[in-house]
Amino acid sequence: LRELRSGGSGSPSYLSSSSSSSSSSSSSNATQQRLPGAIIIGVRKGGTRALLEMLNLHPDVEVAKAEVHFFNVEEHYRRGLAWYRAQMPFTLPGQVTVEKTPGYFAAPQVPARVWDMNPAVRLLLIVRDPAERLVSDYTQVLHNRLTRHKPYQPLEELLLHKGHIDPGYKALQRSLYHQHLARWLEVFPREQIHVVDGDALIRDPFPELRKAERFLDLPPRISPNNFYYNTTKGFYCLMSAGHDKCLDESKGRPHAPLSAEAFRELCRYFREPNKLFFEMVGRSFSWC
Ligand SMILES: Nc1ncnc2c1ncn2[C@@H]1O[C@H](COP(=O)(O)OS(=O)(=O)O)[C@@H](OP(=O)(O)O)[C@H]1O
Repeated sequence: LRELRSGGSGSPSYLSSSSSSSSSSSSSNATQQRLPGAIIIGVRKGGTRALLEMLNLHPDVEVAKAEVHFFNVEEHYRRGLAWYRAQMPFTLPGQVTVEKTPGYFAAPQVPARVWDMNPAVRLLLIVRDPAERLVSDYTQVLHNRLTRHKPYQPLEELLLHKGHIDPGYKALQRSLYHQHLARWLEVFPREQIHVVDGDALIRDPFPELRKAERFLDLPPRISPNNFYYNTTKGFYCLMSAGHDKCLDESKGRPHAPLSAEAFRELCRYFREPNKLFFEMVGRSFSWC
């Protein structure tokens, strides 16, 4: 994986020929839509949008603004790679196209499909305290239901069954990172998956971005000056060429309430799964 420069062209090798239009000449300097060289595969509510926007600060990175849901939605997948490519931004040779669809991580059919597209693709996985992630996941669903005037259940009702955590709750399952990662590791070598600490990205984005640049074999171009703390929002916002940009109001919403007792129960529940995840990735996180 460290042999990243292809044929002295200066382009990272994961931007393989399969990632560019088959009909084009590789020496062309024209912009084209190319398949992604890197994908942010999840986790849902982990900070995937923040990571994508922050990577986009790099001059050699172009991102697909919308989530494409190509590998996880059958109707999209059936449309084929030409359709997928057509969803991508235009790039120059050597630029990296990045797509993010957080739903990829937990969808069993996705790893093999991504491999079939490009076995050298770089994968970014941004994780966050799984208990916090679950509450964030619930809060998003709640918000959507409230907006559509649909009925909703309080979180505790969904989470607890007779005073115990209900393992069937979908948002809980999405926080069992070790189970989902195991499926990716059946297909991709560990070095091809870069784990980003989503809690650290919230506290101080720059160090996480520097590590991501390194993983993508990009020259260091993102700097601490690209970030400033917005006290009104309570999050870092982005600064580039004199323009500033904060993530929209769907990011960083106040979380739905959950009793301290239920939260403690949740943390207890995740203790073992978290350990398994830490072993898999070879590092630990200070989660609850
Ligand atoms: N800089 C900055 N600004 C705003 N929000 C930030 C930022 N960095 C990380 N985050 C966290 O991103 C969380 C949303 O994660 P995702 O973008 O992955 O959500 S989604 O799955 O695409 O819906 C979102 O989760 P919630 O706080 O629970 O809303 C944020 O905490």
